[in-house]
Amino acid sequence: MTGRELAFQVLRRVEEGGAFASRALDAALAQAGALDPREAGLATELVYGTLRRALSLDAALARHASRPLAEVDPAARVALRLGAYQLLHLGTPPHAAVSEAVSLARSAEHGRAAGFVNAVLRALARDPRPAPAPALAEDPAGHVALAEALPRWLAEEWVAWLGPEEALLLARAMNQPAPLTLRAQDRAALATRLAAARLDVRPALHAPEGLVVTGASVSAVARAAAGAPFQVQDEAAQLVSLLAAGELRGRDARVLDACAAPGGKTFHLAELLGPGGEVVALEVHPRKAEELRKEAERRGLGGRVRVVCADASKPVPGLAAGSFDAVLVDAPCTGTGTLRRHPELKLRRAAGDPARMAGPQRALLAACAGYARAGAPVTYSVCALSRAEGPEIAAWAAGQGLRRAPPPPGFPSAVLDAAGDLLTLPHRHGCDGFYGVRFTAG
Ligand SMILES: C[S@@+](CC[C@H](N)C(=O)[O-])C[C@H]1O[C@@H](n2cnc3c(N)ncnc32)[C@H](O)[C@@H]1O
Repeated sequence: MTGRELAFQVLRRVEEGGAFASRALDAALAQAGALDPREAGLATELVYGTLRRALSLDAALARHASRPLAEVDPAARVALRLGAYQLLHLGTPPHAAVSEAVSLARSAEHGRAAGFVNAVLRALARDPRPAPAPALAEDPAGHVALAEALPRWLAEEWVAWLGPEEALLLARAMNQPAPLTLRAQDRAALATRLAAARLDVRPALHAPEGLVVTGASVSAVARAAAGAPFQVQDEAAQLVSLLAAGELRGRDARVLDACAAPGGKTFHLAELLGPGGEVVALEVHPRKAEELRKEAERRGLGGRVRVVCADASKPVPGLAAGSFDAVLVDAPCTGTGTLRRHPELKLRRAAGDPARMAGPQRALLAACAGYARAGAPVTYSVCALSRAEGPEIAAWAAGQGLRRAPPPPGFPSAVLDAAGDLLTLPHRHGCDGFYGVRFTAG
């Protein structure tokens, strides 16, 4: 199998089957077995690049298509985007880009669609220009949307929230590959092992347990680590656990992690606490809760992590009000802060989604704040960059009587916004986009 064929297969799973690109790509690469590393690299570039640029590729293709791309057979649409990405972004010779896209469409048994793919890509190859973007000063959201292939509604949201220049930098950074970031309790020891194996490793900029590895896969890191424990986790996610409970380091405290699976923050919190500490990890989905429990055992944290499968937005039997030293609500969200890792979200999320998520987010925060003892911190976080899921939730909670609390001592001020809340942005901080706000229980 070639890299192009593999990319086509993965992109079809994303487009037609609703798969996550990263998981579908990992699974396809594993299944392909001994694929030439160059072909595997090409497949990765094609999958991520095509999804990152899909909206502007569609705009460029639409100039040459006789019917709207939304009405085209999905396999043909994927073949068109793959061909257009190679023509406009990879400098692939036109003949190769067109003929390979056509044969991919044909392999999907869509003879008629292959003719359409051929005609549209040939026209694009004769005039290989992206659709022109309006000037930033005239139509800021239109410029950001078209120049960086962002949905118009999200470009409008970022422009209104952060201003045109910042929104453009953010959208641009979201089109760059995300680094491989690890968390290790003994960061220095892990860094030494990775460096000894000639991996390119450096400390994360803001998170004290974070390491950034360049040019290596997770399995290469695992081999080099030779048993030294680590977890793959973005730096911003590490900062959330520290915001929630940084001052409890080494203490035998109780922490509630209300939305816990797959468990990155649960395990971080458990490692932070002293040997007699406990993290109660709530997760509403039984399968995810079970996987979380098993992973806690595997990491040797079973004694410190108690997984409870329950809906955290409703009273949870057995959990007493005022019984935790810190509460974290890492709420389900639109995920728009993670577009570098999940570019398919550009195509899946819609304008009304942030407001739609805000209802359950408020319910979770309201229900869980009461589990904190008086004076203990209650932290709300999302890996989403929208006002509705971030600052507007904070304002609503303040209106409900929750008082904003300062971050724990030593927390890096570089990742705080003007209101003192956590706001990480990939172009400024190098990590995923997260928002977090900390309150004090009354
Ligand atoms: C953003 S993810 C949490 C990520 C996790 N904190 C981590 O660091 O790995 C949100 C999680 O909350 C779960 N969830 C959604 N609604 C919930 C609810 N009402 N009660 C408990 N868990 C919920 C989802 O299934 C999902 O696993």
